[in-house]
Amino acid sequence: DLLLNYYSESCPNAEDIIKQEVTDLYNEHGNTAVSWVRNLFHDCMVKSCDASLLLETVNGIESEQASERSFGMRNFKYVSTIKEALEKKCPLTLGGPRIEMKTGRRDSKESYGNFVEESLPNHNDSITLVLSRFQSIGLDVEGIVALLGGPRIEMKTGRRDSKESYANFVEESLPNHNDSITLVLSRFQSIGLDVEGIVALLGAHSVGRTHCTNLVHRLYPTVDPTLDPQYAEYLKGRCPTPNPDPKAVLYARNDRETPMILDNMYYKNLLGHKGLLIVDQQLTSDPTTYPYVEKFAADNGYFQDQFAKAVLLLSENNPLTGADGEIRKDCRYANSI
Ligand code: HEM
Ligand SMILES: [Ca+2]
Ligand SMILES: [Ca+2]
Repeated sequence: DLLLNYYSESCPNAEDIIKQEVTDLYNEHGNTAVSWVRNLFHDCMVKSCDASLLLETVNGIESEQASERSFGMRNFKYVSTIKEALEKKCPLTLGGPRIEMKTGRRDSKESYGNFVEESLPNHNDSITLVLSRFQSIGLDVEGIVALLGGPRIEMKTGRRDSKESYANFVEESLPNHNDSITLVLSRFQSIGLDVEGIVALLGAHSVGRTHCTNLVHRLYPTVDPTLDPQYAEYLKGRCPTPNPDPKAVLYARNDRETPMILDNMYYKNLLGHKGLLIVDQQLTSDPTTYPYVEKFAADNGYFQDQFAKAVLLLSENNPLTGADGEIRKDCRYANSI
């Protein structure tokens, strides 16, 4: 099962090491924090919080990162930075239970010199024997939401990694930016979130950015009438043409007021008709979601409590535990590769 402080015996410093790395990365590139929040969503919604998202395209495996839905995701390379720090610093001497051993073994007649290297790991082999790669993301989000001014969320650890990529499930698991509110709600309800939790979770769009390709249909040829006209003018300045080159780094911030703080400004923006994506703005037009938009807009503390609850629920979607899945040696590839 997932536990609080799962590695307390096998690697007591694991969580501190990860938190330190995450904080260092945040201080260097604040937007790494933002990416981990989105990573949690894109991994956990697709089957399980099992790092399936981290697998790269290789040997006929198609990465989930290649999906249209993953457009704009960034900073994957820093997962390795965190992983390397763990390998370097985490003591290989593992704590564990007291084990009562049987005796009566006899001695071999020969030496097995040839088998030593293939049998014994080397001093620089990976600590991933004990640590699930995706812990880094799970723990990242815990610390990172706090770095971003959001609530501190105590997360359980002990998730194991998937053996495969679920690229085929990405589109049916993750809503699209222009999907109907009914579809959005049903996707999240399928992992056990209620309407209030869903509205809270979308508050993650209080940080980060959206590329023009995801926006221009609300600006051209005519401006979406649910968008504040002045705000639309601003967005047109950010996205000056109806057909932006998808490779160009043209984007608008999700929350122009407090772009790097995970706060309830998102809901205030929605009430001011400044929702960026169609799925965002729809939260104000649906009678089941609207009351929560108002409630969160009025009370940041209340929003943070609901956000924390919803993130916890998301982070515990269908985890691989026990003998399920595996512990990847390299988080980018299944061990069988
Ligand atoms: C209906 C559900 C959702 C849809 C359709 C959606 C869609 C999107 C899109 C299209 C972007 C912009 C990507 C780009 O152009 O670069 C984005 C960004 C983002 N999303 Fe969502 N999202 C949803 C829910 C969530 C949830 C539940 C979370 C986290 C709990 C989340 C976290 C983020 C973050 C942090 C960003 C900014 C990423 C960055 O700046 O690198 N989203 N989302
Ligand atoms: Ca997954
Ligand atoms: Ca904000």
